[in-house]
Amino acid sequence: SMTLEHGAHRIGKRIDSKMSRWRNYGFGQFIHWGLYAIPGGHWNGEYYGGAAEWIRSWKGMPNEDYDNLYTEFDPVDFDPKAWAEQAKDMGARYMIITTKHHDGFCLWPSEFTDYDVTNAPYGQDIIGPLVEAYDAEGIDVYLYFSVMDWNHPGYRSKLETAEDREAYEGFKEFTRNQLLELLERYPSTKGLWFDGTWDAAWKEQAEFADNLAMEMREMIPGLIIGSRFRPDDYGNRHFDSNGDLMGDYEQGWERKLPDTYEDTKGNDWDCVMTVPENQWGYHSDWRGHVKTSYELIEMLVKSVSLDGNFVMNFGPNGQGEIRKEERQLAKEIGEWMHKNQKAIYDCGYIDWEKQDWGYYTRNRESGEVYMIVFNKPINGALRIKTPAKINLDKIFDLNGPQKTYRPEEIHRNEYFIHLDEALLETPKVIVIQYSEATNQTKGYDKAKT
Ligand SMILES: C[C@@H]1N[C@@H](C(=O)NCc2ccccc2)[C@H](O)[C@@H]1O
Repeated sequence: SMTLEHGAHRIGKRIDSKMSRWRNYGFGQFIHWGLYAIPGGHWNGEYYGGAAEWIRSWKGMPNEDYDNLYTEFDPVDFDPKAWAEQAKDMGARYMIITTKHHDGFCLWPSEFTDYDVTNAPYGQDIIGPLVEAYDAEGIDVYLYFSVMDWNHPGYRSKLETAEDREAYEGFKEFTRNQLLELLERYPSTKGLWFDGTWDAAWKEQAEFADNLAMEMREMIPGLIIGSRFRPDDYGNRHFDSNGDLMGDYEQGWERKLPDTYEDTKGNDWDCVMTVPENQWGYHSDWRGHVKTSYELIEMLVKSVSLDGNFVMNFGPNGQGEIRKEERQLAKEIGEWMHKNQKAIYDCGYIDWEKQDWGYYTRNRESGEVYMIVFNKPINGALRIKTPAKINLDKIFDLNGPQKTYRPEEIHRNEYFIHLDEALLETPKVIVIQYSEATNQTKGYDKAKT
């Protein structure tokens, strides 16, 4: 492997208590809110087909029109306590809020720019009340920060001229100042979710980013930062030039999920997911496929079954309201979570062979295993294949009549349990209590073929 000054500084998972808390969340809420919520994907009566938070890059909207939107930012219906309560009812255990997106508009009063909420009609800090409200509900807060900043005169996507480099030094100082300012103002934040770091200019900043990450971790010990922040000596993010994970968890699963445990490389990871195909900020006209609560619950369960966290996005509108589609999804997911959170919280991967009926999760403390059934076979027989020397001691419904199942052994380490209910209304959770056999238990001899 190569000698890197600014590559991964740790091999393998972080094992401290703050990272264990992160690892056990299971379910989080993303909130994308900012000036882009005002046009909501339209301008001059035209529909913008891209992601609403990227509307400034659309030729249908002049940059100065976008940049002046701050003069209209006055979300009179913003109610951080209501947002936090809804998140609690939904079962989210952490929340990630956009402090500054690519447009550079700051939702907190920043000392280092005038392009922030204090110069909008609203005139007050948005981030502080949100942090307070979510902390009060016991939901951990993480701050999203985009390094890309279309508003700052020193921002460059690439460094070509001496002037670019000069300007970019000022931009780097500004970026550092804003990040230290955020950690100063909101010390209860548990981590930072960085974005907008794919630019060539930023990929040259291995040393700067490394020092800044160390400085932030000194300010808040245990701070959690994903793989999207630092470039290594050769500009590689997520995984350094030796293939080792940069940062505390893999942050590459944006609007997509790993399919197998191998895809996760055994790292910690999160998946951040939009409800429509590709809208993070508020778009008033959602087109294409809008995910149902059933689909979102399956993504949540699949994420946990592969040792990841699932973060579902909300995009409040320009008045500070959460749209009815998102409120309805939060309600439906919350109803399922109220009854089945034991299969999600503090759970992760177990190396039992994946079956077609759904997913396994395992509680990292108790070792209890959960079958989350999405696809009931027509004969109602759920196949279970375990590694050798595993005894299935007790199998029963998590909810409802607490029915107990007697596994029918069909081969060595292979069983059927029989569901008798006709139709599954929602994903069904079955609990398996197992033990590792100390000595070889009796069983079929393998056929000598
Ligand atoms: C979390 C999302 N990331 C922002 C984004 O620009 N994603 C597009 C993108 C993501 C990764 C590589 C290239 C481009 C979106 O606007 C959301 O904030």
